Amino acid sequence: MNKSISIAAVVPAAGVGARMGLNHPKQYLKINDKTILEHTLEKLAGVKQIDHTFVAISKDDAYFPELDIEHLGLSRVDGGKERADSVLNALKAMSANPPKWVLVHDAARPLVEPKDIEKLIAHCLSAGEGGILASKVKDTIKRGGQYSEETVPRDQLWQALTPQLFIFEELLHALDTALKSGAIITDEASAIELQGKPVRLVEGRSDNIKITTPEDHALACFLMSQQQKSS
Ligand SMILES: Nc1ccn([C@@H]2O[C@H](COP(=O)(O)OP(=O)(O)OP(=O)(O)O)[C@@H](O)[C@H]2O)c(=O)n1
Ligand SMILES: C[C@](O)(CO)[C@H](O)COP(=O)(O)O
Repeated sequence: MNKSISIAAVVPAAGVGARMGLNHPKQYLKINDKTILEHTLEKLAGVKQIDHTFVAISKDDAYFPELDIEHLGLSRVDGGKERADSVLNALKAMSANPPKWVLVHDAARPLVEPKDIEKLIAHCLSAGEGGILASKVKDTIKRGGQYSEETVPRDQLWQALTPQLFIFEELLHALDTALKSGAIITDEASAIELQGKPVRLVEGRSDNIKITTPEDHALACFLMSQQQKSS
């Protein structure tokens, strides 16, 4: 792939899905007619501003070759030990022909609305700053273990979602630096924040859920049916 790229997408899809409690990775669970991963890749393919997609897949993943995604023209890269390692591997794989921007979206978030992705892209590219989709916390938040230690003021609290969109060179440097320092990085924004760079919070739909536990899968099946009815 040698054409210059403005926006590349990275889909970390190399997890084992331990919290789902299955004998196969959760990204291969079906929602209606397709796997979670196929749904997610199709959603990104529907966003015309994305020039190419790299999907990080575990080296011993025997499921990925079975997917019906040839038509999407993706590039497969090896996943890593943690999500951040998978993302960094994908960034390194594209460094020979680097994009200006990189958009990272969890395979486990198939319900994302393309309109929200387009909203994030429009903001970041016009403002020249990185950003993430996020949803405002709606519940009362407690800090504690077995007992509540504190009710945390929630007016400034957001749930980070994906996609997360950053300038390629900045994210490559931030992730590489953070991981070499041993920092715990659970999203791209936290690596960027460690560099003291801004992360714009762009409000997105709260039904852009990450399918993590069995009840999330049941909810996702319902939400996907609703999406398909209205599309
Ligand atoms: N080493 C890893 C770990 C996770 N992921 C991906 O990162 C996304 C979000 O991670 P998470 O929901 O935690 O998925 P898992 O790590 O598979 O789940 P668990 O923590 O329950 O094992 C998922 O699409 C997952 O496939 C990845 O690409 N590489
Ligand atoms: C990136 C993310 O989805 C933002 O909320 C989240 O941090 C992923 O966490 P996980 O533990 O890897 O699922």
